[in-house]
This record gives sequence, C-alpha cells and structure tokens, in this order.
Amino acid sequence: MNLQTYPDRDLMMLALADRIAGALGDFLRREGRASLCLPGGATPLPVFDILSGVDLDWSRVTVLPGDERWLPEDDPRSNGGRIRRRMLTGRAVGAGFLPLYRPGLTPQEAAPVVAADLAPLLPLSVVLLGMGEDGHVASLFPGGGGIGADAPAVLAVPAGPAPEPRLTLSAPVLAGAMEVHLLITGPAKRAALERAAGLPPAEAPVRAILDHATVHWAEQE
Ligand SMILES: O=C1O[C@H](COP(=O)(O)O)[C@@H](O)[C@H](O)[C@H]1O
Repeated sequence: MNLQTYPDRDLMMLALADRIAGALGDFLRREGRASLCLPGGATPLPVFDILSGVDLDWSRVTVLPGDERWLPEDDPRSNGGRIRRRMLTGRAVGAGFLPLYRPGLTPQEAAPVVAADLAPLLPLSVVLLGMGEDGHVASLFPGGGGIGADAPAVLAVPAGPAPEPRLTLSAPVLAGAMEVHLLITGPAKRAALERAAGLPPAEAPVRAILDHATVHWAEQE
C-alpha cells in the first residue's frame, strides 16, 4: 500500500491539494483538458476550499462527484451540492460540472444517462476518494456490486447500507483513473484500512482501488 502519513491534518490538506493541482496542470498542458472526480462526505472539504483558490484554467477542467446521494442539490447531504458550494467557487467557478443527480429520474433511470455523459471523460484524470469505516469508497458498499472488471461504469445503489438510494461510479472507472488519491483521517479509519487490506474487494470495496491509489492519512480528524 502506498501510504503517506502526515504529522498535521492541515498540512496534509495543503499537500494533497497542491499535488492534485499539479496533476491537473500537467494534464491541461499535455491533453488540453482534465477531469477531477471528488468524494462526498465531510473529510475532503478543506481540499476543496484550497483547490478552489488555485490559479488554473478551470474552464478546461470537468469536475464530477464519484457518487451521489439521491437528493436534490440544495439538500445539505447532497455530494454535488457540497462540490458546487465548496469547490466550484473562487477561481474554480468556471469549471465544468457533470452532475450525477438527475432531477425527475430514479437512480436506475439515471445510471445509463450519466454513463453516456461520462464516457468521453474516460479515463478520468484525477480521482479523489474518501472511505467509510466499513471500507466503502464512493457508494461501493461491502456486499454490493460495482467491483468486478465487468461492472457497468455507473450503477444505482438501493438504500440499505446508506439511508438514501445512491448512484456511484464503479471500481473499474475509479481505479482506472490516471491518478487516484484516498484521503482518510483518524485512528478508526486507519485501522479500517489495515483490516480492509487483508479482505477481498467484495467485502471491503476500498481494496479494489488500493493498488492504484496513494493513501493520505493524518491522525487528527
Ligand atoms: O457516504 C459517503 O461517505 C464517504 C466517507 O465520508 P466521510 O465524511 O467519512 O469522509 C465518502 O467518501 C463518500 O463519497 C460518501 O458519499
């Protein structure tokens, strides 16, 4: 496992944002465009805040959530809503945004629509992920689908492991990105990660991306 530990949480957020900004700049120079796939949850918000102040040609960057809670963007739990408020602001206000939530559609109806919109962006340039203490990444939960090489790019996840239905990119799409970062904080997630490293991906979905990712960890939550 490529694990980078940091003595200080704020320093980690700065270092990670700097690394992501550098990678996006490289993609823009080499390919003329770039994509940035972001996690939900609370942990990554400081990275969003820092990145949104970075001087990049954001108009050539497409930002998208790696998973979405099936809620309107003005719901405080909406991943897309948080990305819009905390990432697509400041210097990054002109970045493109590919929403996973599609008003009026069920997650099952939206999955092929989002997959069609996603296809021209593949492979994604930079994927940032968080992780739950159960080893879930994006909305790939233990015992759910979306892990194997034959998984569809985008899949609907029924409520159960999470309180609301969701849409998620699959493990092959997330792990297939040009650069993958996993951001976790605190002793409980570190212990969960170490447990997951010894489990099959179906039981601990983070395993499906671990060989492709740099893990960033600081003790302070
Ligand atoms: O439900 C989710 O949880 C994970 C972890 O969130 P965190 O607040 O504990 O960092 C997140 O990575 C995922 O995208 C999200 O939808």
